[in-house]
Amino acid sequence: MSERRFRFGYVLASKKVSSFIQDSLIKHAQENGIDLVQIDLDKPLIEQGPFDCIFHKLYGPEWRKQLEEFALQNPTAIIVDPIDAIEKLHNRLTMLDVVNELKIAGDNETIGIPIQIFVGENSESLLDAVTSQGLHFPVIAKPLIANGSADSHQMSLVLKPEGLEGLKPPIVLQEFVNHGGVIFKVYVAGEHVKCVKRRSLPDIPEEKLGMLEDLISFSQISNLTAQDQNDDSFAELIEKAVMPTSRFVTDVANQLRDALKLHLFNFDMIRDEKVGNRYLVIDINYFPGYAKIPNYETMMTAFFLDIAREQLNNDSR
Ligand SMILES: O=P(O)(O)O[C@@H]1[C@@H](OP(=O)(O)O)[C@H](OP(=O)(O)O)[C@H](O)[C@H](OP(=O)(O)O)[C@H]1OP(=O)(O)O
Ligand SMILES: Nc1ncnc2c1ncn2[C@@H]1O[C@H](COP(=O)(O)OP(=O)(O)O)[C@@H](O)[C@H]1O
Ligand SMILES: [Mg+2]
Ligand SMILES: [Mg+2]
Repeated sequence: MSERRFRFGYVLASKKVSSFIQDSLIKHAQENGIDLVQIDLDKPLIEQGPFDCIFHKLYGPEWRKQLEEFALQNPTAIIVDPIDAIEKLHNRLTMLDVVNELKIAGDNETIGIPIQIFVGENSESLLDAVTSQGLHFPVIAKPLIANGSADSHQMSLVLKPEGLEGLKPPIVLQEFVNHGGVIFKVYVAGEHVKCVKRRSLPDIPEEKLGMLEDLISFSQISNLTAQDQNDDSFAELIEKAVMPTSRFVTDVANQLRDALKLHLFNFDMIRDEKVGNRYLVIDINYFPGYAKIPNYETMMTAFFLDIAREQLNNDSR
């Protein structure tokens, strides 16, 4: 690219700054002409420019106002990503709507979502809601709101009708699908896509259902410590799991990126044990933990360079 350097501002929670803005990323980006600059939330954003791009994972009316004002005054700056598009992922019911619109070519794999229903605070009979929608036990109860809080990751596995009594709506009730205990996490940064395998909930064989509790609570199972992930039996399970083809993964990622109008996200995908090549998207996360990907610096810098190229085109208009 040209001699021009690019200034990319970022706003992230401090935990995310520590995990994502590593020296190796700053250096790699810098060597490629991109300076990563932390935006100071104690000062007005418009006084801290110029920025060619701003990327962020922060919510709330004050930040929205600052960003809108900045965008008005700097129409060529690229905002990764628009707050409205990000906020669509904050509701677990609507987050998966776009998956049903995907048109995956090829005849091997198919994509969809598990059967799910919404249960509001005033819903009368949970059991009626479950049976009328064709849901079968076990089901997973997920908090409706997925806003990054600890509560929003608090899930319950409901194994029997009696377990429904322990739930706290508003929630989404989703069919639990046996998937071999391994989840595929697909990280997307613009056109750059990386699929990894992670530990998930184990299968629940039908004959074991009667022996289990009514309700089991859990949180962030795929995010266990490295030590847990290294447990021998899980390591073997993960190693043996066959990855979906990269053509399929890329196709789903590209279509989701267009439909969601987002550059930075990941999605969790499971393979239905009963149907072999049927994949189900169960979760989509904005600006996930990219630093967990080996060599994430290379992937992210390649993405930054794509944005820089877009910015160069803006310059020449
Ligand atoms: O912190 P990390 O690296 O585990 O990343 C979290 C993600 O983990 P993943 O990359 O999918 O393994 C995590 O993904 P999951 O929901 O666990 O699938 C979320 O994206 C989480 O953000 P938030 O709490 O929903 O706002 C992400 O947390 P934040 O870093 O944004 O707080
Ligand atoms: N429909 C489902 N069938 C089977 N397992 C599921 C299903 N939905 C979620 N899980 C398991 O629960 C975990 C957490 O659910 P997820 O929707 O990804 O919430 P979070 O946003 O907290 O990551 C997943 O990583 C997966 O292991
Ligand atoms: Mg998840
Ligand atoms: Mg999530």
